[in-house]
Amino acid sequence: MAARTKFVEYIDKNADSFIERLAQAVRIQSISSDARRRQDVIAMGNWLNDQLVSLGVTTKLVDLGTHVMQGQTLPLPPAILGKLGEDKNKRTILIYGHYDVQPALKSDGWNTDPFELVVDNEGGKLIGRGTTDDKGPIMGWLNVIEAHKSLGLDMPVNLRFCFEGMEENGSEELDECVISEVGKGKEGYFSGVDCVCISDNYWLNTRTPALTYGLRGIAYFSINITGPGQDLHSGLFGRMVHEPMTDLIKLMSRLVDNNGNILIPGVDEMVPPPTPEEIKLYKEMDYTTADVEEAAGGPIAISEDKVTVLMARMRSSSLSLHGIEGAFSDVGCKTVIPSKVGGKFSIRLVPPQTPENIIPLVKAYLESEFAKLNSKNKMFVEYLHGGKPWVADVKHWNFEAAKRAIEAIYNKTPDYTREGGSIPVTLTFAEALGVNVLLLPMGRADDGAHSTNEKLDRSNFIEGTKVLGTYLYEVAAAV
Ligand SMILES: NCC(=O)N[C@@H](Cc1c[nH]cn1)C(=O)O
Ligand SMILES: [Zn+2]
Ligand SMILES: [Zn+2]
Repeated sequence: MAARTKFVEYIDKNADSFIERLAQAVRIQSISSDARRRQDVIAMGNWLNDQLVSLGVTTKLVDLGTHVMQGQTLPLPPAILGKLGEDKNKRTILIYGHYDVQPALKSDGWNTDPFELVVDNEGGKLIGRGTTDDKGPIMGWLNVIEAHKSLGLDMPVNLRFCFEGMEENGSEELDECVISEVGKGKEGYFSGVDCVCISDNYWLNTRTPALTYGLRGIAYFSINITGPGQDLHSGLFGRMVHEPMTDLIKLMSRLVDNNGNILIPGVDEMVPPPTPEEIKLYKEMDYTTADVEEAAGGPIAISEDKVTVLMARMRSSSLSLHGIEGAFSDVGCKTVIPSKVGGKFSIRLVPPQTPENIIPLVKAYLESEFAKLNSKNKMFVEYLHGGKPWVADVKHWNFEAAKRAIEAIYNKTPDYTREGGSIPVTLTFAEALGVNVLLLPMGRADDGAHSTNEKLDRSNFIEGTKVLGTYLYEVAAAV
């Protein structure tokens, strides 16, 4: 029996133990954006490192130093670099993933504890924070290595790994780590890498596997408003003083309109209009507005026209309001005037936008809008983190190999998509290594990444693992 057939059989036979390993990963609350959870992120890094070592991967934990977050100096979680195989006659593939997750509280609206994997047998869903973003796909790679080790099969390619624990919070210091490792040449972990594969996004719908050749960048901001020396009683101070929250709401309402148009002069204008060929691509995609409404969980698509909806995600920038730090948000009715509020928003970027050319536009606009309020409060616009957009060439053996792997496992031709989310290190890999980067998503559009009740379908975990392994065989055979 051919090695790849044995591999596929092993994945089916061992599905339950793979799900158990995913449950262990979900249990570690590796939330990178919460200072109180930093030790858990580090524990998750150590757990992942132990798994890799036990599967025969040579690893190195790179200390990325410290950073200041939420008023504290914190250790950054380590980057895990790994190596498996040194055969000069084989191609070398670099795999990237992130072991941190977004915050999750049961009270956000989860039906179950977000950090206890629940296997919903009826629907075949694996529910828990990180199942689809990005612990499930990382476990997929572990499953592939385990299968080869247990079956005594030779890997068809050499593997290199780069796993980080800060992706959901700006990937701090990772670019520097990658660039320095590349600078080590033959001595470095990335020596001889022929292409990169990242599994950290989603199919466009719930039916068709996808290959992804673009990501939006991001620029994340906080508008901080201060004035009172402490929180105030609204009965004693209401109408007597300028209130930070009132100023903030005015400013936040002037960033974007209800149809998603960005109101900051120069931002939307930077993006060139679509060409007729590009519009044709969107028209031909297997997509309807029902898909976005199914994934969003409500009949709220911004347009009935599928091309408009697809372009909004794949080739337009967008501005989203995320939350207000310092605002009263608990149950009940507290009659408080908060003394200090921070309005969080981010802008997803498409070429030629970058954080560098967007930040000055945002700051100048907010300063001029704040001046119009004639408020005696103080405003400070803080840029928190960001990353540049990325677009790849799909006419490359890396994409061809992934297409054949999907056809072999799913018996379907993949959609070619540009993703609306961001993975800051992607462009750095492409530029620093000078190789093709491919995004090979495992999960579906309705997985609820970053949301409540995040899930990965059992079939996507198991068939997705088969796709990852089969892709390696196809890469080895690609011309
Ligand atoms: N799966 C990729 C992903 O979710 N990336 C995040 C990255 C990010 C940037 N700032 C906060 N998170 C995304 O939101 O796109
Ligand atoms: Zn992710
Ligand atoms: Zn994410």
